[in-house]
Amino acid sequence: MAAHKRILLKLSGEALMGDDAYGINRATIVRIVREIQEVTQLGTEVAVVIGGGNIFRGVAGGSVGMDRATADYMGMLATVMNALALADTMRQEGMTARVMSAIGIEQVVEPYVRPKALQYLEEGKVVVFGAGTGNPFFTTDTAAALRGAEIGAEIMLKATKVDGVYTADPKKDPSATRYTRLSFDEAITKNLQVLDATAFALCRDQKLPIRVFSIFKPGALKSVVMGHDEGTLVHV
Ligand SMILES: Nc1ncnc2c1ncn2[C@@H]1O[C@H](COP(=O)(O)OP(=O)(O)O)[C@@H](O)[C@H]1O
Ligand SMILES: O=c1ccn([C@@H]2O[C@H](COP(=O)(O)OP(=O)(O)O)[C@@H](O)[C@H]2O)c(=O)[nH]1
Repeated sequence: MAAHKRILLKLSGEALMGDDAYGINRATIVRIVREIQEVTQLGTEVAVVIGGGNIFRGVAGGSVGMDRATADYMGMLATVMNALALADTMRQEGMTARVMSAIGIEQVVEPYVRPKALQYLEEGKVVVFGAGTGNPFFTTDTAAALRGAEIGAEIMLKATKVDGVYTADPKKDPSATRYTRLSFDEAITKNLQVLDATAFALCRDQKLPIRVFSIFKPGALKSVVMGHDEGTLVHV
């Protein structure tokens, strides 16, 4: 039995790369989609916010010297590409998905309209939110917090490269240890970088718990949705 009726899943763009250096790895996206499908089969309504870091990041190498806002709009467009790839893979796997964009590109995808998104979820369709918040200087983690709160998700699930929140960045500090759970206040005051402070603050204010877990661990998503103690829970 699923522990959650409606979830907001934040998928990192880099999760789609698999072992590639860039872009979308076919086997990886199929694996992720099948894991999402398993969760929908438990009866859980799933909304996804997808990142764009596998293609373009506003603050990364390719954007050196660029106007930050322009680079961020490019990053948002990258998330739309990922959203289209994800929804199309879902279609191939027999699921019904809808992409909604936070920036107007109507010829490509429909715009984000909250009641429409709620309707799709109630119909059992997976909704994939592209273009982040639609604003530069934000991240897709913040978009996940925002959309999660808007659609009344019970929890935000951050599927990422690390298997939880650590006392320090585990990629830089091998002695860092993983929390099983911690409060938003702790995450913010200790400046833990696994999510940006804006996303943490929004989730705290809206009382939207976050579970951080590894995208690389097969079955982890289902385990989280079943309410198991996977990764790290960040709570009020
Ligand atoms: N305290 C911490 N606990 C866990 N991960 C951390 C921490 N501080 C920094 N990180 C780093 O945060 C990264 C996840 O954040 P980010 O790169 O924004 O992921 P995503 O692309 O999934 O949004 C991890 O790869 C990890 O190296
Ligand atoms: O609300 C948003 C969400 C994303 N971005 C841009 O889109 C890029 C890709 O998103 P993100 O880095 O969050 O992707 P992820 O790390 O999850 O792959 C960011 O670097 C930003 O440049 C933005 O400007 N506003």
